[in-house]
Amino acid sequence: MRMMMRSDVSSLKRSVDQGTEEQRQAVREIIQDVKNNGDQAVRAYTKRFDRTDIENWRVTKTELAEAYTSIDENDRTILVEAAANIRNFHEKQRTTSWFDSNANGTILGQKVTPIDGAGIYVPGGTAAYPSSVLMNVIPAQVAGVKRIVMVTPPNTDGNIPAGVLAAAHLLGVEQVFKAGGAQAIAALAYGTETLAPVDKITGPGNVYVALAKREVFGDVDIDMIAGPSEVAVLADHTAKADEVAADLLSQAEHDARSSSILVTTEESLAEEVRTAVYSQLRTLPRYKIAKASIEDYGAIIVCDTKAEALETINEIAAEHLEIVTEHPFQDMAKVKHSGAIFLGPYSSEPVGDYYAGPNHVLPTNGTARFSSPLTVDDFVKKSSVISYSEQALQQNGDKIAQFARLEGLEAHARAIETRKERWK
Ligand SMILES: NC(=O)c1ccc[n+]([C@@H]2O[C@H](COP(=O)([O-])OP(=O)(O)OC[C@H]3O[C@@H](n4cnc5c(N)ncnc54)[C@H](O)[C@@H]3O)[C@@H](O)[C@H]2O)c1
Ligand SMILES: N[C@H](CO)Cc1c[nH]c[nH+]1
Ligand SMILES: [Zn+2]
Repeated sequence: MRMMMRSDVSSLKRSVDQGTEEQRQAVREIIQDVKNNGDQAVRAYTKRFDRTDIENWRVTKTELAEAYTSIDENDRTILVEAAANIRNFHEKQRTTSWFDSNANGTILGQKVTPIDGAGIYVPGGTAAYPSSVLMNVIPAQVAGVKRIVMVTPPNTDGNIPAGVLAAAHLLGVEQVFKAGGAQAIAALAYGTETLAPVDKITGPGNVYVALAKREVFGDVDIDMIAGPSEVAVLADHTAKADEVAADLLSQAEHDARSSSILVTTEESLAEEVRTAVYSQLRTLPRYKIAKASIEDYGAIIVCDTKAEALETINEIAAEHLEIVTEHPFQDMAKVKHSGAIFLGPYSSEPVGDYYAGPNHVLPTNGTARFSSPLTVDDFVKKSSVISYSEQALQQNGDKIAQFARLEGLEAHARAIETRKERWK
């Protein structure tokens, strides 16, 4: 874990993974093949990359129900409670249509309509993510999306982890398909014999998933290109080194490219956290992943002043920011960029990953400078509504026609002026 000067912070800047030319080409070929050959192509790629041959890739209702009853009763209770918290939070994000009328009878407004079909990618690989099922499906449901399709890669035995299926069953998701990577994204975007295409694809995944989402964007919408997890902790003398170290490691265990950064003004805390990170590392089951991540992307930055520390935090623009200081709310006021901000010693990052309610699909790689967490708004679109009255057109028609002629668009001007016949 590198000890860094504030001046070195630019070396921590990350960018969205563009993949290699070879990977981009492979993804384009997979997408084209799925477009041409549908289910058969998906099956072939699942056999090749997930090393399992699946005849019927749609998960049955019985499989979903059995997964739900097969998991531990306490696990079920936790899923139910977390889902309720996440739903409550997202209910507050709901936007409604509005219409405004003025004295001359004009009505202007904004009509909010859910998208028809949402495709949710749930990553597979070394970890299973029932929490990502909740975080993607619930905002879509709150938005009013009628058709939600979930895809996730199967294990080599052809099954999907029970926790993932249980979460889908709890939320009433009926269309679940066993496929991952670019082939799953292509199937969602363009459809196959058994999977009707969706309008928007959300959810994180590896580089093949990210490249495929980028490739299909435009034909369908996507949420964002989410990279490996990141946490930055701003801590002062009130923070406990063991707790800070544990929080840094909580994201390091996701991926060998996850990043965990401590920013502080306290040199002694910096040393203590570094020691605690290495002593806790050894006890983790995902030791190798966490160690690689800490070695390559972990950093401790000691700043001279609180103002400098806050500037550093804004430069990093981390996916998750913990503020463990004497006055966390005051410090938060100076934070401009972060996907999610966790305040005080009890708001450890995993509180947000699983349970508190806000979404854990968040902007990574510094994109918090211009983008936001996944929200209900991601699953709706807005139509502008214009109803001009006769009086309004009489008052403003000439000005509109004049504006059209300013652009040299005569047909536009005449479309307005032809209405003058009505009040002649
Ligand atoms: N930001 C978040 O909220 C969040 C949450 C959970 C996971 N993640 C990230 O999701 C990622 C999960 O990655 P993963 O690989 O474990 O699972 P994944 O589901 O993203 O990818 C698995 C798929 O990759 C494809 N693939 C593998 N090798 C390939 C190859 N050589 N050519 C073409 N396709 C290939 C296969 O089709 C396979 O099904 C991690 O990077 C993790 O950090 C992010
Ligand atoms: N921290 C991850 C990205 O925000 C989400 C997650 C899922 N499970 C545990 N953590
Ligand atoms: Zn996490």
